[in-house]
Amino acid sequence: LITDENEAWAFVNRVNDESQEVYFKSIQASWNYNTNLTDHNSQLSVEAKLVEAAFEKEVAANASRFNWTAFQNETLKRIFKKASDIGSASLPEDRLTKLKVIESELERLYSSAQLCDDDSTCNNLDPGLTRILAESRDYDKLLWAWFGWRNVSGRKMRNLYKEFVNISNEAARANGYADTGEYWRSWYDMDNLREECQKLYEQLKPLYLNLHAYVKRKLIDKYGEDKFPSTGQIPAHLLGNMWAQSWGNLYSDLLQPFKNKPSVDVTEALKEQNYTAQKMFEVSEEFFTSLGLIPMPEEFWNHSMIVKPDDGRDVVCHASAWDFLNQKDFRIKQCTDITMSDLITTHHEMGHIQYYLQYKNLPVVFRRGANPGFHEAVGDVMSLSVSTPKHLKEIGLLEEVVDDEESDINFLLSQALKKIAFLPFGYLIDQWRWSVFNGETSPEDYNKKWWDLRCKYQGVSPPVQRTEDDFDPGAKYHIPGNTPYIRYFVSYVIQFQFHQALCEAANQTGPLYKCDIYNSHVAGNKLSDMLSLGSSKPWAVAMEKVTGNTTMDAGAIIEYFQPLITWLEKQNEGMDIQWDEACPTDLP
Ligand SMILES: C[C@H](NC(=O)O)C(=O)O
Ligand SMILES: [Zn+2]
Repeated sequence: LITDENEAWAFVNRVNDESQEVYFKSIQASWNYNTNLTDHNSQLSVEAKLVEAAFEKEVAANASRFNWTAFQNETLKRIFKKASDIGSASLPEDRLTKLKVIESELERLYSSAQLCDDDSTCNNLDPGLTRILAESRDYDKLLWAWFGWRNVSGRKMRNLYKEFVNISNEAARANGYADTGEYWRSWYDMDNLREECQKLYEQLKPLYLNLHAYVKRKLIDKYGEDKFPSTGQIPAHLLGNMWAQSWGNLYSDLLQPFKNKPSVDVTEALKEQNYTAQKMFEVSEEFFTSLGLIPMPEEFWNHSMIVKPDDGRDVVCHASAWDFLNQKDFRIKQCTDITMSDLITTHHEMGHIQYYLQYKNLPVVFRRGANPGFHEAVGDVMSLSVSTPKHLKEIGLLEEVVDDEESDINFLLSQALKKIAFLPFGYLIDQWRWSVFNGETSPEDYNKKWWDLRCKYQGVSPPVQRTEDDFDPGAKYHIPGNTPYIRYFVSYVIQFQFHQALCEAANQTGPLYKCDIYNSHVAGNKLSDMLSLGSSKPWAVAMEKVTGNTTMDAGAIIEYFQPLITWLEKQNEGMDIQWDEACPTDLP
């Protein structure tokens, strides 16, 4: 085995340059497919992925000629370690082809699915069905959309997904992991990720239970007690979102605690001011550059897809940010709707692009988040400042800001409907998937396990009986899209740690929930010092760079919501805020 580290650096530098070409071609082909879901583009994308895999296989084989585990230089060793862990590229070509074709089919099934009503008006998920779930307050109309979406999406995926699981596990085992779940968890460099997440969830559960109880009471007022199961869960189609993962759409008419105060939902203002997707993106970029962070490059504006094409093409509308790994091309693909929710999503996706820009000169293997949760947190940290009434007023989206206790509770509740409501959902998706990958959940229990977790953790139940002819996990993008999910749970905790640290750096001395780091280059520099590390250091080092601590900690999110916790506890005094672990059995 070669022990000369200079020779190793020469190998690494050559491979790094070659890999940029190979990855660019593969990502370009994938972009072409995602923005035009045709057979032809699917085939080209699969072919390019096979070329990429062959390249990675060759690199790993060459890397194994070096005695890299014995290298002195930590960075060199880390590069070799990452270059050797090649995921599904380790599969024989026929199995890899099968896997990539299945992934391509699942993606297309989800993104092209549409639900037609009896007078043949057809709706995709975006924007049609999403708008119905957000805006309708008609129990039966909501049920039609919720049930219909699952029939045209998840229900069609069960066998494909079963096959996907098998081949994905073959790859994981070829790389020395027990199953795909263990491979995915390895990206966090911790042997206790599951336990850490469970601990965080337990710490945040009391706040979730109090929010759930408050929202359930308001929904019972609206829809009637008879619509709610005796087991205590909330029917899944009533929460303003196709997966009940974010409840903000119920705020203005159903949940705002103090009606006589200005609303904090600026969707109406965005429409009145004729906001366009372009304008939303420019407002988002301006927040980043106000911190001294990097503006979006020319190629970003020229090649992104920020509105759903109206030429009949099927596209993947689920928003995503793309790094073409050529240090030049960075894009967002998003079917932007003019809503507050999409203004937040725009910041979320632009946070990914900022991370890409900050680490674009690192070796390709280090162009990743410190861990996947970091990548999901960047944009959301910006949104924690942007969504404050003070900031929304500053950018002209709110007329007036009333600074009193009741208005603070209004604001904190609207934030909790996004950030707290999400936590059990963010936690349970990969509990389901890890149990599928490790064999605890067999195909005949796919749907049962999904709803057991939803009823237990989220306190949400299906409005109608579900069976194993259904495949409700497939109705959520990240399952057919094969995007791991625990990263969002991690992000929703650590983004408040980052927010707390950047607010301190920006000399924001008031309560955490009022902080706006706008225009603070000190905060911006602290953040970019971390972002520019990419995945070149263990994530604890990156965490310490921003917060001074090295662990995930729920203290910041609890500090942020403390006034609301006190208020909700008073609202729920003397009431039973629990629900049964099991789902209702007497469903229609
Ligand atoms: C929270 C997660 N965000 C994302 O995919 O960007 C979702 O939408 O389910
Ligand atoms: Zn994201």
